[in-house]
Amino acid sequence: MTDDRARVILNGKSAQIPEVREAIKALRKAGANLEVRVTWEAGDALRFCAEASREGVSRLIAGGGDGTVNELVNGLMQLDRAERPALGVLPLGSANDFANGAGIPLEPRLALALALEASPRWADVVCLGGQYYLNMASCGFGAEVTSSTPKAMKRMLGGGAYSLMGALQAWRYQPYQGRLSWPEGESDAPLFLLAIGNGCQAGGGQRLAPSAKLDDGLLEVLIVRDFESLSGLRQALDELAALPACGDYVNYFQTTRLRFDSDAELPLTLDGEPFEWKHFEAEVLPGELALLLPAKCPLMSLAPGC
Ligand SMILES: Nc1ncnc2c1ncn2[C@@H]1O[C@H](COP(=O)(O)OP(=O)(O)OP(=O)(O)O)[C@@H](O)[C@H]1O
Ligand SMILES: [Mg+2]
Repeated sequence: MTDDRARVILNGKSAQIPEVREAIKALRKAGANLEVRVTWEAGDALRFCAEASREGVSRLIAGGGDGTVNELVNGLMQLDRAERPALGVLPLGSANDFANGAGIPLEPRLALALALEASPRWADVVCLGGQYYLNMASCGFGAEVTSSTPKAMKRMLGGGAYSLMGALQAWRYQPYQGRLSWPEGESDAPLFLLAIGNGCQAGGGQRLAPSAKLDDGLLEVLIVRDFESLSGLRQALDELAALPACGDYVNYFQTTRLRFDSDAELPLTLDGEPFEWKHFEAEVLPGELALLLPAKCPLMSLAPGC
């Protein structure tokens, strides 16, 4: 274990979980220099990043769901690159899509031990409409499911709630109109689903960008165009399984930036948090954050130490 100064930013919702208390107690007993700050409301985690950097914390651990990870990413991106502590994750949400995609253990003691021991590795961050995210932006079917699923239900059912809400919402789904453009192409067909991945999954386990890497300097884009008939739905599902670069309904490709323009607001979920934009540009910023990841993290193309 390193003697680096480490600090957990714990979402207040999860502050009294016995396993978290026990894990922190045990790791401190084993010699870890591990502090805790608890958030009361939105914005606290953002401020705690600046405080941690000022106070010489070198490992900052997001204790919460994807929304807490996202707040820390935004807080860290407000700091100069050299001033940013490395970021670890103690997954305590209901979906934990980033942690699950990255192979971070869900068991608190193992997740904390990993964040205390891992060698930091540089990862890309995405900037979209002035917001930063680490994992995925998604819109349409998957995004609505995530932002409208009641919190209590998410907690009760874990990832299962997303699929249930998804099935129900499919019946009253409206496609989105807008124009997408990227350096190599464009599309203005009605959208059923859009995912812009840095990580690989969103919406409680939906692997919308299965070949995404955090260190390749690229965005992974999945566009699913609206289908009007049952045979269209069948073909879209077949294409979703194969992810062609240029199918009738599905486009799956890598690029460095993607623009969206429309007359109507597009609801977009960034790392599990809901936003709406008529226009936005997503751009990948290579190697901005040092992450504390498992040695065999499936989202990294380079081995540790590279
Ligand atoms: N003490 C608190 N009580 C309630 N909400 C809080 C508290 N502190 C922060 N928040 C808010 O919690 C949200 C983030 O929740 P987070 O994503 O970590 O958990 P979750 O939504 O339950 O998990 P998941 O996104 O994985 O389903 C943010 O919007 C943040 O502002
Ligand atoms: Mg959340």
